[in-house]
Amino acid sequence: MTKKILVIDDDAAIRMVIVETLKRDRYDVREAATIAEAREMLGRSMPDLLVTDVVLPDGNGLDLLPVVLAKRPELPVIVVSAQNTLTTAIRATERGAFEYLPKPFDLDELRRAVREGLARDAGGVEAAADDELPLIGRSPAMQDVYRVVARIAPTDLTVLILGESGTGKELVARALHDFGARRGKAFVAINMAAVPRDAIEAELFGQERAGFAGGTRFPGRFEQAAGGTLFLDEIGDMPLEAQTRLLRVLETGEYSSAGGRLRKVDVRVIAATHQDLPRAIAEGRFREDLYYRLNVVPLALPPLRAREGDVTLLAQHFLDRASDGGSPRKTLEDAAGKRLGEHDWPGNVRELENLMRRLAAVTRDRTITADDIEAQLAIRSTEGEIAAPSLEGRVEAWLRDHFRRSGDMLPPPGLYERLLAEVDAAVLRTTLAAVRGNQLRAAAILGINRNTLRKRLTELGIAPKG
Ligand SMILES: Nc1ncnc2c1ncn2[C@@H]1O[C@H](COP(=O)(O)OP(=O)(O)OP(=O)(O)O)[C@@H](O)[C@H]1O
Repeated sequence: MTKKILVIDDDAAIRMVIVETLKRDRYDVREAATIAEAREMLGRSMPDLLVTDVVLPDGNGLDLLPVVLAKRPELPVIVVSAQNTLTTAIRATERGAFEYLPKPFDLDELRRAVREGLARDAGGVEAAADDELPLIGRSPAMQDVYRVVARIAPTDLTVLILGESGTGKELVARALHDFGARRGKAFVAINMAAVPRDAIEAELFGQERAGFAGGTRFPGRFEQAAGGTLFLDEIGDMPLEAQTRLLRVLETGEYSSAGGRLRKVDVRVIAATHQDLPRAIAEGRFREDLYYRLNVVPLALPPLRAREGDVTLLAQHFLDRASDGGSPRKTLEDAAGKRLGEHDWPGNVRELENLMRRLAAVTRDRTITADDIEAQLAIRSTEGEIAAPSLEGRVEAWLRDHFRRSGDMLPPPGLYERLLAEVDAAVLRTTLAAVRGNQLRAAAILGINRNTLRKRLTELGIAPKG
């Protein structure tokens, strides 16, 4: 029997294209331009699938969803919208839409969605939507991200977020938590690159130390995240032994915590990295089986330079945020927006955020010009070394962050030794890599005796190459 489809869109041109495309696919297609018209048609007979726009002259298309789904809970609904925000994507999914297509969309994609919609039973998902947008950007590249986020937020699937540094991996992990069933529970983040390698297992799974008054117990991050989400940032930096333990936990769903108690894991794991994990696997630095466990849903964040039109949107967002403290709101002149669009943004959104914060602070006028931008970008490139903090500054920042992340608990004892070993290992590894494993040259560059170098390499468990 010919399937019936109702298309609701107030834009006659778009409606015609949709209707004609679907008619060609031999569906029985009806159309409506307003909610009132749609209601009347739905009152007469229910279609097998509904395609609706969001903004209609007499209301919000999404408001129709609960009404029609109350009548036919399994009715597949495809929402098409030019309001290309994460909130729209989430709202559409939340109200039971089967698919959300941001405008402009590809007609083949619509045809695919219609085919899939008619072939399945619809199932509603619940998620909270917030008016405060967690992610800024309306580029097609970000639309793909929103659609995946909207689809997987309500699930408990493990997600691997990939993307260059500063692309918003942590923000997306948070959005997955905030829009999912675990919102309201803990969101615990741990950065593998910011914890000394030999302290990672204790950080994750806890530790018990004998001592005064029966010892101290450090609950691990898994325990802290119970019922909620655990965000493992820079997973590519996780040492192999910790990887093995994490894999076992993910496989068995339990682990023995501090004090040897067996605990069930009720945690959604979201991991992220800017590293090329297949390459890390090839180099023996990352476990292939763990990769497949984590990579259940891969979510790739596009670099800022690939997000057409988003740079100015984000720039204005950061300017507005800078004026939240009461200082006057600044805006970008058109040429300034254009100049921002030409920059390559190797540091992605974080680089843009820092630049806008500086511009908000240093410019006098309310309008930021292309020259202002040029001047700040020039400072950045010529003062690269000045902009990058000294090693001492970096260590300090790292430590402050480390203490902050430990929260009320202090890091496990032995920090000084762990730190020095960490620095030592980094110095030796990078120097050796720079001279392709030639220990004689490495020792000469470092200004230490070759035997001392060998001994230290053995102590630190760094395999000599060649
Ligand atoms: N789409 C976005 N909208 C608004 N702010 C964003 C967006 N993406 C990133 N940001 C902001 O940019 C900064 C960097 O984001 P975040 O820390 O999530 O990046 P990351 O990919 O985790 O970086 P790294 O790999 O260096 O840890 C944060 O201040 C974040 O709030």
